[in-house]
Amino acid sequence: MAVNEHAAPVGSTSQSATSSQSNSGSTCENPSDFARKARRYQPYHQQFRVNLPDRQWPDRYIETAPAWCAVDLRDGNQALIDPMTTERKKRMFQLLVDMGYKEIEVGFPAASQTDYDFVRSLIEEDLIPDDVSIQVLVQCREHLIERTFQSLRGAKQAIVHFYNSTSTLQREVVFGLDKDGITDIATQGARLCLKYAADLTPETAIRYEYSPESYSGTELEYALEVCSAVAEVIKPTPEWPLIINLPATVEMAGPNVYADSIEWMHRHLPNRESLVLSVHPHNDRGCAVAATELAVQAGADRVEGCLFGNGERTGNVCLVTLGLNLFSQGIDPGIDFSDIDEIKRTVEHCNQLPVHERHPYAGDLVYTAFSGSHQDAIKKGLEHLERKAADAGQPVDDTTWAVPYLPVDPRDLGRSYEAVIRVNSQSGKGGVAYVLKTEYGFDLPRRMQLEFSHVIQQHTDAVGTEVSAEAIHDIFRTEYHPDYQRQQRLVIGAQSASSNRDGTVVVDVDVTVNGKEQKISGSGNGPLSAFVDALTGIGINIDVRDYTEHALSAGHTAQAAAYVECAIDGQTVWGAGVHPDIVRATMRAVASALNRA
Ligand SMILES: CC(=O)SCCNC(=O)CCNC(=O)[C@H](O)C(C)(C)COP(=O)(O)OP(=O)(O)OC[C@H]1O[C@@H](n2cnc3c(N)ncnc32)[C@H](O)[C@@H]1OP(=O)(O)O
Ligand SMILES: CC(C)C(=O)C(=O)O
Repeated sequence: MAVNEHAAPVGSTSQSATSSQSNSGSTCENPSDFARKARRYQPYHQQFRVNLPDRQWPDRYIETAPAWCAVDLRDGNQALIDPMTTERKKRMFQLLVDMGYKEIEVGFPAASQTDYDFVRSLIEEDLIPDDVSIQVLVQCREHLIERTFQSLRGAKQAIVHFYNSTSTLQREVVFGLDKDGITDIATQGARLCLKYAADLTPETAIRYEYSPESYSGTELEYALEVCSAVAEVIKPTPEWPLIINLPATVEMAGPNVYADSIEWMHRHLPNRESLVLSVHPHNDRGCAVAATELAVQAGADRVEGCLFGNGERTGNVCLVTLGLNLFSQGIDPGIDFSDIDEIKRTVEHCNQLPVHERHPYAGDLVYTAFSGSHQDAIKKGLEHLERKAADAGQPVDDTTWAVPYLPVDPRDLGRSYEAVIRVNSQSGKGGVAYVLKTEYGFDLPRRMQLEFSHVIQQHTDAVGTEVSAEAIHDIFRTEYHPDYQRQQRLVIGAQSASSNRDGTVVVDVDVTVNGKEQKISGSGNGPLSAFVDALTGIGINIDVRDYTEHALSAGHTAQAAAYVECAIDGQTVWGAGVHPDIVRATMRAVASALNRA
């Protein structure tokens, strides 16, 4: 991608003259039809410019959460195929309240009877907590403003959000008005709000929000002019501030450009201490989260958005991603995301739209690693964390999170580690071992992990799909468990072991070798070497290279798992045995290895 710093002269914040030059990025002699179509689109910097060479936002960090306003019930709802029913609206409202949102845009009550009735039901059924302000949207038109105020009667407090479009394009094609004409609509709207509010106050505490809608397509000086004109009518004070909301109604430029514009407005708006600077980013270029975060660095106090980014076209900025981005930086978002799956289920029900499997923090697959090296690193990271917690004598949940590939602990959001590692043909030994350990308690020695992962790899290559934890366990059993193995070369029957005074262990074992029952005995410095000695007596030569054992489960039903690595007929193989008696588990592990050799 080439960058041209001098593509447009810098020095003004106003709209540039429309460039007549071609802006095709193609250098082909014969561009394709599609490439030629790019010429229909004008770069943003040739239309609007922000002159802010001393911008401060790149060097700032977000240290506290902004004020949030959830607009799911308005901007989200107006973009749905089937707008929410009252039941779905109430569920969404309750969810937003439960999560901790204190400002909730609940609709456009003058637009439809459904919206009007919903606002009335919230008020009449006393569903609005005292610390929550409902917000309602209205155009700057008298009959709509009048009806909007009627809908609010009886509310303790409310934010009336009035707007009109200010962009160069809408001034021309929708309103056919010049800047003064558009400013008149806005200031008239402000005056009408004050007029109709008089009927409700003092019972209802009204605050105002003004949006120069399509701000992202508006020259900055003009946006400043119209916002200032509205503020002059409303006359806000620090105790009764006016919310100035600067929407990227359509996201037309990169997030840095939006941040520049917000910092410019933040610095130029008069009586700034009496204003709450709000942003309302849409996601047309897929950068709404970045744009919002940079805008907050640039001076925005408040953010409007929707859960999981529902909203017009590509959606509003996602409040879940924003909140959890803060959380993952150690900042309390002021919103409770501790049951992310319940939040997701409720939102899916209300919007009748699915949340994508890869949606940040909430998608079904976002804490899952299929690929081997990721699984290996996650497994090691989780084990390291446990050791760190134990060394510090504190619970893992209080220990600073640092696990490769997992930006947050899924358990903090109510998820389990169950789905963290899933196995398919991209997986390695670490993942397979993790599943066997976490789901079934088998802690395979490292070299055995490698051997078993080859077995699983053959399976996944053959089936081509994911293999579940249950299937991994089944394969493990068929491969290693003497009772399930295909080949039963050695079957162990009754057995006894005793120790001599000198520490020598003697074993007597009933075995079936290749279908023939026999009694064998041997001695050694432990049950394993005694059993190997007994097998040598009937011509089965086994060289034990490695041995480990561990308890499989707690309590009196405890089982022991034993693993042996044996060289048999020039081949090195692992075997595993499980039994409440460790001696028997060990012998079964040897039989398992022999059956596999
Ligand atoms: C970016 C956003 O999301 S803005 C919010 C958008 N949301 C919605 O529109 C959902 C709710 N809206 C509606 O249900 C309807 O549009 C209503 C009920 C509000 C109005 O309905 P109608 O008056 O029948 O139609 P419509 O919306 O097409 O009105 C357009 C007229 O309003 C004018 N207008 C549009 N927006 C505004 C505004 N904010 N302030 C003043 N006038 C406006 C237009 O210029 C146009 O005027 P014209 O009729 O003289 O050409
Ligand atoms: C009404 C305004 C804030 C809006 O929804 C938008 O510009 O997207």
